[in-house]
Amino acid sequence: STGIVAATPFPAEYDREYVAPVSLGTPAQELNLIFDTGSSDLWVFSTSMPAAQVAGQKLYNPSGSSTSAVLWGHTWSIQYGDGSRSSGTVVNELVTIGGISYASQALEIANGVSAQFSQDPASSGLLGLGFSILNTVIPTSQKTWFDNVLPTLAAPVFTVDLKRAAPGTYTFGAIDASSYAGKIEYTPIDNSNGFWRLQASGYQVGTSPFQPTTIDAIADTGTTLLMLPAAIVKAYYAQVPGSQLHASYGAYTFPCSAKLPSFTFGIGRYRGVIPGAFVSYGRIDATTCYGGIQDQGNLPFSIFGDILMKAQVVVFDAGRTRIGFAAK
Ligand SMILES: O[C@H]1CN[C@@H](c2nc(-c3ccc(C(F)(F)F)cc3)no2)C1
Repeated sequence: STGIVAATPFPAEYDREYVAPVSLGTPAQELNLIFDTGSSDLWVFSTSMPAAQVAGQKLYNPSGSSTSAVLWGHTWSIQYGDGSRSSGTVVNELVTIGGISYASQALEIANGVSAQFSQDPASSGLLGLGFSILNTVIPTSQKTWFDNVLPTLAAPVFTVDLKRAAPGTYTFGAIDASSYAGKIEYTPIDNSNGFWRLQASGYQVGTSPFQPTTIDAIADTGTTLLMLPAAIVKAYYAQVPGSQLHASYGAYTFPCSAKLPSFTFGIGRYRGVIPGAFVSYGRIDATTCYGGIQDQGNLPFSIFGDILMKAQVVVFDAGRTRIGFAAK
């Protein structure tokens, strides 16, 4: 089987996150979830949540589904990179994405979420597309939806085609040859820590010479920005007049009037180009804009987040434990 769903950015002018529709239970309850290649829990806002923690999100109601079955004694609790968190209990439920169904998916229902989630009306939860070793359910960890449907897919892959300020797609079981230009360049991934972790071969700022250097990174659709080593970030903003490591934001900002250089990353001999305009995350006041490239700080790896993804077609190949990039 193959399936495709739209990936819609929110809020429209910032592309802070991308959500896609997921159908839960019988009769179907459709919720918009963030698809996150950097985690491996499928969890949803539910009718078990305190009203004070809900602000417009659609809620999954297990009692309204004839196919939900409590997974007795199982709980979950997760914390994301920005410190946001959620936790709750587990049911087995019919979960369908782009027409691809799995009848007894571990569906984690939240009975509590942190303020960041409560204040984000665009998403009713997350669908993890990382490796199942990262799943937080106890006492027995559960498999991701992608792991569960993998044997039924026409090809053991999913393809991510995010776009800037426009709907893109997540495709399961296929690679749409018309969605990209040239060849897909693959590189092995190390999934031992549960991430889609790769080694890029270097970088280039604008038209400056390419700098060969190994960049150890994870491909993470749930992270908004492109998080890189301090030296690379410094080299990038050195080419942006008026940019600064803003004291109060603890992040690089630049004058919205600045013309941003492109950022190129290497995958082997392939060069992935992020247009300068894609490196603006958005306006923070009348004249100041927030950089889409930021310092990874004390993280043990870089994070190739949405700022990079939206300039590429990215193939997550579980069959051959590799990841592929192509221009579009
Ligand atoms: O943990 C790493 C795994 N992938 C990254 C990730 N971060 C989130 C996230 C989503 C939504 C929110 C909130 F709505 F603002 F609360 C916060 C964080 N989703 O994936 C980081």
